[in-house]
Amino acid sequence: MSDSSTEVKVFVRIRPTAHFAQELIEYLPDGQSINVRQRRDSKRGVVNNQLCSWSFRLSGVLHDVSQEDVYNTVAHNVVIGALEGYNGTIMCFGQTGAGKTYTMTGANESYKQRGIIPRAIQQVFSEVENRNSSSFTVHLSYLEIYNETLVDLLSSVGGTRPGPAGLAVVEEARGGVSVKGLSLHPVHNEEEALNLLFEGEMNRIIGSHGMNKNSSRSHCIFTIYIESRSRTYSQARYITSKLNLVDLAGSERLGKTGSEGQMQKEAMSINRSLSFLEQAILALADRRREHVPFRQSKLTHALRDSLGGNCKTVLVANVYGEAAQIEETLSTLRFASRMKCVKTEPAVNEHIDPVVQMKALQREIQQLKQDLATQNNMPSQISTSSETLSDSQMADIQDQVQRFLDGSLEEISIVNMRQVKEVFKQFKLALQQQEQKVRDELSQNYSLVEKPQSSPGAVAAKASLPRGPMGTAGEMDGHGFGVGLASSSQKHIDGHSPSKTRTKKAKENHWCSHSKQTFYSGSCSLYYHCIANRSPSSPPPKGKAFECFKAERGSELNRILRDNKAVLTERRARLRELTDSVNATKRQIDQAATALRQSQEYRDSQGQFVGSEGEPVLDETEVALVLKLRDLKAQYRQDYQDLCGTRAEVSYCQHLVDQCRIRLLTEFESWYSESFLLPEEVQDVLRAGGTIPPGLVPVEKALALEDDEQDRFERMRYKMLAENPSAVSFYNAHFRTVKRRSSKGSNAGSSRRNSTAVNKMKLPPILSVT
Ligand SMILES: Nc1ncnc2c1ncn2[C@@H]1O[C@H](COP(=O)(O)OP(=O)(O)OP(=O)(O)O)[C@@H](O)[C@H]1O
Repeated sequence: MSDSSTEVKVFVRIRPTAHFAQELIEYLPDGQSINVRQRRDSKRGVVNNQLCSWSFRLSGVLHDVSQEDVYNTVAHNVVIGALEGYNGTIMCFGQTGAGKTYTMTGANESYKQRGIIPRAIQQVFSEVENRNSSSFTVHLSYLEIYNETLVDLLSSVGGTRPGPAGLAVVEEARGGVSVKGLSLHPVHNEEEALNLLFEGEMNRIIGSHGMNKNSSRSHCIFTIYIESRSRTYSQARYITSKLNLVDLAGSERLGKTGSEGQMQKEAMSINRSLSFLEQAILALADRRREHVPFRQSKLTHALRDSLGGNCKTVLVANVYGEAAQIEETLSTLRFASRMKCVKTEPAVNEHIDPVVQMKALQREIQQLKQDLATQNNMPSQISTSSETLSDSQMADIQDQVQRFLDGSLEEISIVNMRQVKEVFKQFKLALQQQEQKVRDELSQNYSLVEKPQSSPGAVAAKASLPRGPMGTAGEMDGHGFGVGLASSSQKHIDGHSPSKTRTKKAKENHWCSHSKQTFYSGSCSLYYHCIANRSPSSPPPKGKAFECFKAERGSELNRILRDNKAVLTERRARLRELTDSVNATKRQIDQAATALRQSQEYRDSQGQFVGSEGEPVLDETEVALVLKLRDLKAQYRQDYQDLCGTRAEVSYCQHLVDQCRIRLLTEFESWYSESFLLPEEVQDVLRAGGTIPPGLVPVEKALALEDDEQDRFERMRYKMLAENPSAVSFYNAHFRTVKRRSSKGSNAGSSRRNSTAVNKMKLPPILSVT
């Protein structure tokens, strides 16, 4: 082992329980030590009250600790390391039901209780955003090892399918390992990454047994791959890293869990692979052992570089602190303390991209040639140095450009052609960063809008709002105006919004009233007129449906929106005119004041100018200037007043436009749900131009329609936005996954799931109305 080797960090986390075995488990005040007592021979049923005691010293004991504190203690630094080029592995180990999945993934429906993986994703993207000097690319994969078979949990995403040979762990030339055939998905922001995580979670195999009703039946490795290249210096150098987040299946005693049949086979396979893991750890911890049996199982093989390679590795040993689980607790702690003796050699994964390097050299040659050619034509004060700029020179130029851009520097000092080039490069970079910032801000503001799929492998973010002709939801251009100019003909919309009608009528059990039938029939015929050749059983794309809605049902509201936008545009133009006029008047005032001052100074230097009676007088030019100044100031005051008034009008109009736009979208959503997400039988009747006989829609369905997915999502969004804006990506991704899941319906029971398996993601009880 070299000097750079470091011990694996090991933390123990205790699952909270009302029956904590205080007499058997003791934490010491150092926060790192834990003592465990066990009755001798209790295992063999011999009555013997003598206690044996064991003491374990680990990197930390996490008892009664929040998910956030666990993350900060266990994972924060590993993630920072990954962004700096160090591979990292965090894995959870322990008996079944001890809280490994809770620690690693957390509760998918609660932002506060999210686990290490979603928090790591959030940290990665927030760091990426803050590190402007480098550009990052992030990819993800999600591997499951089930009964010694490797499974790609993201193979359902973006049409990726494993090849006929399936997946296989392969050793790389540089000493690491990778999984051949495993799909890698590029992700550009937190929400895309969370979408993939939740998608993979849905595909995991879990089962229910006596100790955990959502027990993972497999080992799972979620990997974040990070590549970063410096924006400032040579792009040929780049660093990569891999962050493995491992949720191991739990060891179980069959007698305790009561697993039978398929679950029993799974449990035996899990126990076997964990025992191979223990053997590998034993060998790694023993410095005299030369051979480490990594290839005995898929798990140890896949984790080879996490256990014995150049990785920063952290283990969380999850234990269940009840007296009945004391033996399992002891065996988990023994594993943990052996793991603590394992050493790894973390090192930055630095690479040189030969193609980029060659291009850089070619550019340099070209540059030198140009410098030589222009040398003779350069003015004497600008020299053409052929020397490469040093890092500090480049940093200096970067600093000057920044200060020039923010206005604190008037001129950039340049002495040679290389610096000229570098200055242009820095300007280009600043422009790109600015563009990126604007793009990011836009995507944040409009995160509900469906985005085009950015790459074939990326997970598709499904539309949840309609798109305008330019691909935005409604009219998101920010040039709106107000709802305050509605005509009286619009009032029926106010009084009878579809959602109000729906709620009231459903409650009264008169959901299929005559007026409603007419409305639905009209809407559907319009829709089929507008969108030909679609399968009538599937809802239309929201973008097209939105166009239809604006043309018919929402036409009045849309007209008001348009009219008010026109008013806003006109007010804005007026505001611009007034601003120009006020500025122009101000300039004239300044000029006249200067002229007057100069004239007075000149007169003072020539002596006092007096009238016939000896009183001081002004000459004609000065009088004209004074009068001009007075008029200009009066005009300035008038225009400035107008300007303030118009500015207030613009902001009021903008407010009204925003309201109107929201109203249009809300009403569209209600109309869309009622028109196209109704039960199939109702749509059939409407499509045929018929009416709905009373009683066709069961009351429960009608009532359930009151509170559809969208309503719940909106409520959840508002609640969480008020509570914590940084939770938006998490809930968006969660909601999309739940939606996908419910729309897949029976697909949820994929062939990979065995009869006992249920899905790890707990879904709210959504009534499928599609
Ligand atoms: N620290 C904790 N705080 C609150 N609840 C917890 C905690 N740890 C575990 N739980 C709860 O205990 C139950 C079992 O946890 P979990 O599924 O994470 O166990 P596991 O170790 O992954 O089990 P298995 O190996 O069978 O998959 C879950 O309902 C989980 O929410």
